[in-house]
Amino acid sequence: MSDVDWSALQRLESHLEAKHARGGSQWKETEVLALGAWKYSDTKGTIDLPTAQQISCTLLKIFTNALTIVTPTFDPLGVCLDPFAALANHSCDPNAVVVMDGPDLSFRSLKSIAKDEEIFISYIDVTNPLARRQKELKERYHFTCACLKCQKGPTGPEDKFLKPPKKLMKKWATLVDDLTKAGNAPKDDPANYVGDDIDSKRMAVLQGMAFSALQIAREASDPRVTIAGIENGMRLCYQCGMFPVYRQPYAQMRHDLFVNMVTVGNFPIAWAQGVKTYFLIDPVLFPQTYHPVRVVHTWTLAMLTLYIASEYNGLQFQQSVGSELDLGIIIYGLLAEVYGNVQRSHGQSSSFAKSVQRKFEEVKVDMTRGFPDALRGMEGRVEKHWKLFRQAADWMQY
Ligand SMILES: C[S@@+](CC[C@H](N)C(=O)[O-])C[C@H]1O[C@@H](n2cnc3c(N)ncnc32)[C@H](O)[C@@H]1O
Repeated sequence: MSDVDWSALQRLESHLEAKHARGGSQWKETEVLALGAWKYSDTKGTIDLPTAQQISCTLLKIFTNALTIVTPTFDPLGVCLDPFAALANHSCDPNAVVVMDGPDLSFRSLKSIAKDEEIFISYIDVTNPLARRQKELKERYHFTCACLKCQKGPTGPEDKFLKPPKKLMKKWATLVDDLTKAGNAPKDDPANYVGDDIDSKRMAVLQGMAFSALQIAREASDPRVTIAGIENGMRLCYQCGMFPVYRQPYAQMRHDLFVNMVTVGNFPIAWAQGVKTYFLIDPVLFPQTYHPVRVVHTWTLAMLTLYIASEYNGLQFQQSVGSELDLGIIIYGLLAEVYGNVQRSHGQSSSFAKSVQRKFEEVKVDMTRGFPDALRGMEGRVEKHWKLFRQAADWMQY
């Protein structure tokens, strides 16, 4: 490492004292890792306290400041430490997002940012309810977020239930009470806090059950087991009648289900779930049409639709979904949307923007082969067809 990089690393925040004072499993893990790093360096003798502290401090600087390396479509690849990017503070309503493109890292704006205005990114999943965000930021980064969104309290869509907690159906209230009495409810966790009254506490238990269902499902190595676990969690969120489709962990479960359904080759179900996310979830969780996550989701749905139409028995799919639904118009409409937003989401010269442009051109060439007028009035046809396409968002019950 160069001297410049080393001194940049030394200036980064580690929260060493706070982590040490808190102790617990996080600190234990740091100590074990520090010892491991020292052993790996093949230094002779036994480790002394100042050396152990120095290694722990360096490791904690990495944990606090590293970014996840992702593909342009946000698939995780590893971690990196960029002392410049590490200067960005967090907001739950960020004005920028980090996008990576091979070795290039860029900050893309989500809002207009005035000269000298601070640039904020998000360190965590900001689509989670307030209490969960606050707990995660406190535990990992040692601060209490005071962004505008947090200051407003639990008033945003992330904290909305379909009904006030006291309107929870009797049978669900009884189920929660029975589980709690028998000691089988998830243990009290501030991340699930909803309120202090008995009804809110019941909702906190239900929310905890949903989050742990997702976590357990994710730990399975067989995608079929993961799917079964996610579906159980989704049924809980749906049947209790309290979770809007965009409330976490319900929305995340649907996205995980989409990915796992693609993995096992169940494309029709993946498609129907992807359509639900496209129409009912992403516009709420990512209001900017050019939000990179929303653009990537739309791109993935476009690619799945294209695959279904061209490779995967498109005719049979078409018959099963109703012959009025025109997959060609849907592919064109989704790709046009991605194409219109990708300059802002990823940057005109990014490899992702180039892939989008290439694919859109390819699709247009395919559509006009033998039918030179096939694209005439396409924008209007897409607009008309979208009402029919929107109905597919209601196919899946949960
Ligand atoms: C990646 S560093 C960001 C740069 C850091 N502020 C600095 O000057 O080195 C992460 C740390 O910055 C602080 N931080 C980030 N966002 C914050 C915020 N919104 N409010 C308070 N502290 C914040 C926390 O101490 C966090 O662990």
